[in-house]
Amino acid sequence: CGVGLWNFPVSRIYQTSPILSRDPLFLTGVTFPPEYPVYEETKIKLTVYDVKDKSQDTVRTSVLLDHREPRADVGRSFLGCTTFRVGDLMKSKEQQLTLTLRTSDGGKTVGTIEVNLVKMGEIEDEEADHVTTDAQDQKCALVRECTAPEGISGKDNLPLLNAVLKNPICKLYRFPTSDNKWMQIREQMAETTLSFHVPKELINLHIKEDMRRNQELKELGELAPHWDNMRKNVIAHCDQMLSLYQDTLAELGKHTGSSFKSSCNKGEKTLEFIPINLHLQRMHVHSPCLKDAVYDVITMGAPAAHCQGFKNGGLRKLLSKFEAERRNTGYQCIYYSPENTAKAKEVLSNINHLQPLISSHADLLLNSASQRSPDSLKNSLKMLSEKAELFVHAFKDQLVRSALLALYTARPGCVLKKPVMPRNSAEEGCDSQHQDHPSQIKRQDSIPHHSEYDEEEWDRVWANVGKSLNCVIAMVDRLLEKDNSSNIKEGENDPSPADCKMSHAGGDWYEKLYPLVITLKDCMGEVVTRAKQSMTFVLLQELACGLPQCLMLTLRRDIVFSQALAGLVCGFIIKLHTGLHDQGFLQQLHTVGLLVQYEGLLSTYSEEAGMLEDMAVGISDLQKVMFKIIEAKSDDFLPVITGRREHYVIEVQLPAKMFELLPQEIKEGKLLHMYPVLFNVGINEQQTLAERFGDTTLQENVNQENFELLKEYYKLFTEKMPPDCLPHFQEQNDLKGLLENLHQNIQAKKRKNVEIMWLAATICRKLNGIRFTCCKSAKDRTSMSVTLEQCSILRDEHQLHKDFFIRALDCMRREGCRIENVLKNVKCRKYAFNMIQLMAFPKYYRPPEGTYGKADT
Ligand SMILES: O=P(O)(O)O[C@H]1[C@H](O)[C@@H](O)[C@H](O)[C@H](O)[C@@H]1OP(=O)(O)O
Repeated sequence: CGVGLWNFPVSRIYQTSPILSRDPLFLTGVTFPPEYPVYEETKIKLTVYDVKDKSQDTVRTSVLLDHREPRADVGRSFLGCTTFRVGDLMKSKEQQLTLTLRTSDGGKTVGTIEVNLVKMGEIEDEEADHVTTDAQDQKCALVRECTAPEGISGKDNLPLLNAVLKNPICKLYRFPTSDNKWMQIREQMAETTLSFHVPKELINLHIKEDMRRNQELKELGELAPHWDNMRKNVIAHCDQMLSLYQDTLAELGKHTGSSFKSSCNKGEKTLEFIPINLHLQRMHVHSPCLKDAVYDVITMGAPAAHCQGFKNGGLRKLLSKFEAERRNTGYQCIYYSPENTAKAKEVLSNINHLQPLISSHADLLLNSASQRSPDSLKNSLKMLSEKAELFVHAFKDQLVRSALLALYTARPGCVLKKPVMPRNSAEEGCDSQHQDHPSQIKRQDSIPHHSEYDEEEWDRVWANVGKSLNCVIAMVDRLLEKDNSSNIKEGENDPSPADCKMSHAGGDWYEKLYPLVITLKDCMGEVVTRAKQSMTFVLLQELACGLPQCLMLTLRRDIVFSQALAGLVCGFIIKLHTGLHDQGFLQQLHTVGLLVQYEGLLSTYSEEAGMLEDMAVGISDLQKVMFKIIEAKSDDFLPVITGRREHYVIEVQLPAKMFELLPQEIKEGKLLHMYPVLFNVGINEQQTLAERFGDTTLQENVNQENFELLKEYYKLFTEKMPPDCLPHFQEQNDLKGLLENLHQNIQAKKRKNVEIMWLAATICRKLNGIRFTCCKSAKDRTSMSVTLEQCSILRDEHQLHKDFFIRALDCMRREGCRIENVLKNVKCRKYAFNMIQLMAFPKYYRPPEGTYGKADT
């Protein structure tokens, strides 16, 4: 049943308190828009209907009464009506009227209706489009929906948050506290531009990375036919894959409008990098005796590759299966372990980063020399030496050595083209005569014939960089020394103009240094060519061993990671804003890093098991992401992503005023670490099947592994944070207890043990972490879970009256932001659950009557 109002504009009708009894109490609210002409003499007519299905606006026609109401009533089950004057309500005692509800002919009394006047200013000073009240014993759950809610960032109206968060929805509730006062709750939900921004940035980086790799494969030099065919095949596949990424990026570039991907678009190929239904879910609590508090949860569909399907499982299974298969294809190509492949990528990335850097420092050195500036010469040399040292160390790896030999054997007839040789070899040593007169000297031979392969040759080539750097250093020292002593001489006796001329001409710094710098560059070039080719050869093996699965797996991993990263970046930015004035939090951020806790509600049965396998890898991959906070130089506050697969840095831009608030370490660009953990508990009927007839080990393993990660974070946290740093520090003992409790619950192997989720979430909040909740679509189960979490927090932390826990929960689920989320996704205000599914749900995860049903999702 429900209450219908007509004769004045009602944007929405809410029933907040269904009580299954013979004397039911219903609540609803209505707001008059400011421009609507309401005067004291305005008469309002209230008509009450029996509504069977509010969301579909269908009614129980069988009980239709014969009445003479206008057409608007046709098809509704009319119960009774009454009228009142606005002036009467305003002048009444306590601004409340109790009116008799009569049948349409004005005869029979069918019940009473109580009307309360609520001034909007009593709640908030904003425009609203409806109010819902629960008037039982004046204990109301009051809901207001804001058409133009206050910026989600609060009164500060922060520019960055406004750039990131879009289409906020806001609901206000008033719930009684255990001491019969009121608490006010502002529930907010917003989508984020990051849903598209992060994947686009990421795909762009993938394209650059893959283009470079494809180019390096082409530049691998001559290969024997077997390897050459292999390379051609790999390049063809890689080029194909590259165009796929390029097409996706182009498609995303065309996307305009909404900044979220709805659950209905899960299978949309062009949107596969975009997270599903990503939102910020915020609860702001204002209660009389306690401090205001804000609780954020990021809700999103489990990061998963829906377009690739789950027939063969998800990433967790696919990756280990692929690795096992790859090990057995050794007869076609050389097996390098995933660690070695990762190492090869790292070396390549170091080369690409360091070589131009050293080159530019070397040019600066020459520049300082030509200006004859001792200070700047010293500085340039310092920078050059530091980078060159890093460069030399980057190749100190057995993998380079072994890959060089492998590549050597893959050359046609094992003979190589002569590589570019340095003009001057550092082998010559640094004696001054040679430096002053660079000469053509004996050079390193090219990589020798097979039988002559000289394993130590690489060491020499590599050591030449160090030696040639030493020559540069020695020369700079000599020049500075000379300069110094001639200055002293000049000071002793005034030199004749002829002397000065002589000393300048004899000591032309630039000319002395130039050949040595060129030698250094040449030696570096030699190392780079060899190391690049050898590492590319390792990558060739990785790709060739598993074509095309290898590329498909990379794509799958990229897709899952992209979704996960979009969520993380959103969570990080929100967290940074809420914690910007909290010194403890900022210290934690740069000394320890942040915990990121994911609650998964996926079942370990059928397709969802595959989703969980994808999600587990995607979240674990986030461990390698680091954040850096930079000062925004323009109004474009969107984050910038740099790096390569497995090594991304997210640069979050803060407006100058906010940047100022940061500790020096963060301002100086310290990289901030993330510690993602995932705990999953399947709750629906599919999980029942998994428990009865299937397998729940995936969930058990994931929870156990992630518990270890959580423990490590906690250890780090207690080691690095001063005891009085966090507001919750006094709760350290509680935390220990909570961790122990979580451990026991994970071990307990209890069915649908939702306690795990509550404990993990509580630990996350106490550790200042970023909270996430995910199910397949983040629409139905996620909504049940976040509303339960919100009400549990109200009960445990804000003294929500215990009798109102369920009512508050039902109210939020019925009227709150999450039902709007469902509407946004599937254009229908119904959680997609049926009775059978709900019977399988843990008790507090079941939505109230009338809010669920079969909807086409
Ligand atoms: O938001 P979800 O809980 O992933 O939505 C599920 C719902 O839980 C389930 O009962 C229903 O049968 C659908 O599978 C929903 O998923 P959709 O992705 O179809 O919205």
